[in-house]
Amino acid sequence: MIPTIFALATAPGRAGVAVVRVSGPASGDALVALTGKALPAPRMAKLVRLRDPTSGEALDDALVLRFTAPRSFTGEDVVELHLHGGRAVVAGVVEALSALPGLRVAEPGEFTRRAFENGKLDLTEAEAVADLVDAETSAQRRQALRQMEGALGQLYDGWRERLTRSLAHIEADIDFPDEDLPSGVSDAARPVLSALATEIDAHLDDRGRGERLREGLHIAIVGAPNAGKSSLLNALARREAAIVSARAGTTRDVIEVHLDLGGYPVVLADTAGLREAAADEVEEEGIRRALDRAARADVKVAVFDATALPVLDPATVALVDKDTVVVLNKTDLADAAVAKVGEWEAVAVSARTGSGLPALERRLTAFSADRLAGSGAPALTRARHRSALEECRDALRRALTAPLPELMAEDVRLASRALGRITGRVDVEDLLDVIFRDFCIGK
Ligand SMILES: Nc1nc2c(ncn2[C@@H]2O[C@H](COP(=O)(O)OP(=O)(O)OP(=O)(O)O)[C@@H](O)[C@H]2O)c(=O)[nH]1
Ligand SMILES: [K+]
Ligand SMILES: [Mg+2]
Repeated sequence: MIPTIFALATAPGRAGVAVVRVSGPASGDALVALTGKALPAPRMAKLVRLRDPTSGEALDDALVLRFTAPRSFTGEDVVELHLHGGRAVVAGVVEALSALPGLRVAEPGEFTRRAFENGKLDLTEAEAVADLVDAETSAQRRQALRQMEGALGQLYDGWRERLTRSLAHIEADIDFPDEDLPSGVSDAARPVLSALATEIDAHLDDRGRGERLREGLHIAIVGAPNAGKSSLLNALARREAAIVSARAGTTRDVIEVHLDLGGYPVVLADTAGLREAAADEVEEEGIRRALDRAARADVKVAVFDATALPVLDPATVALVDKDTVVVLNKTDLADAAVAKVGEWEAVAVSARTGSGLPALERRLTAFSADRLAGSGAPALTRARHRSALEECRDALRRALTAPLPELMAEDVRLASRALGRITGRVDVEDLLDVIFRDFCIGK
């Protein structure tokens, strides 16, 4: 017998409403045990008193809702208890449910896993449920919703269907070699396979847009000590996240803040000031981390001190490239009529007065849009998908140069299998633990 699972589906802690979700064959019995009444009609909310079945003690007046298999999120019988969101209410209901036969607390992601196992969602849609719950900005929400609606799964399943048709042609060639089939049916498969390999390449060649949109664009602030990097981070974050002081070499660790720039998620990092003569080994390590972060960032903000012009810090100059926004800070102290740093157009700002910051935010938003905005096509959102697609594409390229139809067929089968693993159509048992482990309990 499949165990019936339950968990608090809303965030823990005090709240107006808390929802406890129950899924599995015993969920209807559990509701009867808690209410002492006959089951309400499916999909009709009903206000009822819940009592502890053992002690008879009143627990809450709750709104209950019942879904019958297979028409529910998990595809099983589901009961939702909409409780008053007090800790004691939730604890009382959870305790009463735990005492019922056949019920146990759900593991992280177990509701969504059951939905996948019952064919309610493919794997990309299940992953999108987790992304939607984690979405912090509107662009992230849009991407997760599209994927949850099946846009990505449909793309991959469509590719897989094309492979299945090609495979049928190639197999006909193998099975009936002497028949008078139009010369080399497997030759007809070649253009299809080649077009698909090209499409997959184009889908892969997206500078990691979908993955970046899930994680946030990494922007690193770099510059000489005291250029005002931490002051700038605080001004952009609108809180005192990093320590600011007149002492050169204040920042050592990389300090991260999460920003929402025009709907795009950004992880902005403040770093240690770059200089040759570090005061001690701690600062030296800070500089090493700063350079490392700069190397891995999608975008750099190179901060120069307007009061130091025309001298430019060489270590910062060395980091400027096409993915860098050059910023001239402390323009409240200097005559910054020229927003130029050497040859570069700079954004003139004052972290102290806030002048120029809206312009800097606009520049960074434009960078984010360029990196993260989609063309409308569904984006690849996970490393797991990327490696399966690469495997598929490589198998297709091998198929195209295979000397025998038998070998060609084998590679097409491998390519199809790689695609099937993304949506969960083929042997993914080994993947499920990894995928659903990232979910929180109650999802
Ligand atoms: N007048 C003025 N002072 C600023 C401005 N930005 C920063 N400062 C001052 O410059 C000093 C250094 O600022 P920080 O933000 O600590 O500089 P930093 O680049 O983070 O320095 P390190 O962490 O040591 O590398 C502090 O005294 C700030 O108050 C600005 O726009 N105008
Ligand atoms: K400082
Ligand atoms: Mg600092």
